[in-house]
Amino acid sequence: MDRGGGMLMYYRRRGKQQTLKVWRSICTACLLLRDMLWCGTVTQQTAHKNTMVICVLGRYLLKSSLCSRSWCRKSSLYSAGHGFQPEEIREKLRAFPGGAVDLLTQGETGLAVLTVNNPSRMNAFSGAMMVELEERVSQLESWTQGKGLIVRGAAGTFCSGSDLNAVRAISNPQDGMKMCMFMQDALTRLQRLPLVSVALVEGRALGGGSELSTACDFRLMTPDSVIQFVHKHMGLVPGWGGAARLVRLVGDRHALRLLGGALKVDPELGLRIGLADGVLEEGAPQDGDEGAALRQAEEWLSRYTKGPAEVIRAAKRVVSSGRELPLTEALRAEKEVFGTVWGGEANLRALAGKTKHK
Ligand SMILES: CC[C@H](C(=O)O)C(=O)SCCNC(=O)CCNC(=O)[C@H](O)C(C)(C)COP(=O)(O)OP(=O)(O)OC[C@H]1O[C@@H](n2cnc3c(N)ncnc32)[C@H](O)[C@@H]1OP(=O)(O)O
Repeated sequence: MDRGGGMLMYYRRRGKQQTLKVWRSICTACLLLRDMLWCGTVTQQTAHKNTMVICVLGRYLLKSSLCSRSWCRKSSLYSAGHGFQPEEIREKLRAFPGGAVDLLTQGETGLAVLTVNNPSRMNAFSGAMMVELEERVSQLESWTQGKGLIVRGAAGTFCSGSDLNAVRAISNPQDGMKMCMFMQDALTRLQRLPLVSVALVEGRALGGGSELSTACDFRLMTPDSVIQFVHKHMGLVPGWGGAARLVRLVGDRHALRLLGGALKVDPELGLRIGLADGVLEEGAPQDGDEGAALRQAEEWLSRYTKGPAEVIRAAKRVVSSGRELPLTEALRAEKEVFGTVWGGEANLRALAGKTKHK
């Protein structure tokens, strides 16, 4: 990667402040050297040699800072330059109360269940629930023993998008953009969690609810469920990152059909286009047992999260970087993650035993 490319990548990922700090110290050192040359305290040759040292040192500082931090650390998509003031947006959203986003973490299994809980509104997201969603994502970012996450809706239905009462109140462009950036940021951080995530889609996943489902690694659907990007009927397009993720999930043509046609995706269509990864057995939930579908989802997810947390989390990290980064950067991110498990407890334990992969 050339110096310019390295700097650009560094700037993009690590934020203006840090980049400027490193550049400032490099410039200060060069100016100091220039003054020493002018007043004759150093020879031209020494000054030239030291300038090279400063540049090499500065490049090393940038590179080592870049390589020593995980690329997907909780960096926001947006900054103040984009008009993204998180605290101001949270205050505005909290003005629209109702419902909750509940989180249950199970220490012994390493699985967590996040429930969109606003059943009287078909689990529509009130403003306050958007803030709670971000808070739950922050909690999950700090849950170092986590391996898997199930995202579901209460009362047998997934989520019907934004609460239309709130949407009507923030329908001006400025507030709409702020809600858009807030939810894009929260759902991108959810997708990047080092947890294997599943959206358990029961009932309806509409609008923002369909977008929420795309922020999970997998989608399991109950037999009668529907995922529908209804945005066209609202005179909209996705705004929570759902379009960008949908193209990566099903390809541009299927994505265009789902958005342009506001098609109802049932489990059969979902499996066919790759939006759904599994259909729960007929009869879930049995006898009104709301937990049946959740138990099936937990059983399904446990197949992919059995094993040491550090290894499962590393697997999600290398897939995330492969999914999002250009090849060279993905390989470098993979190297970073590989370094965290190579010679680790699980690796050494496996080497000590006679592991046979029958
Ligand atoms: C970027 C995302 C985008 C945005 O933010 O702009 C959006 O997500 S916009 C919202 C997109 N979602 C919708 O348009 C869904 C609207 N709701 C429905 O289509 C239906 O309610 C349905 C199909 C989900 C369920 O229909 P059903 O007949 O089974 O039930 P009801 O319609 O009687 O609903 C029960 C109760 O829930 C209220 N409800 C449902 N969805 C919402 C919502 N999104 N916001 C607010 N309230 C909602 C509905 O009004 C009923 O309440 P009630 O007081 O009994 O009228």
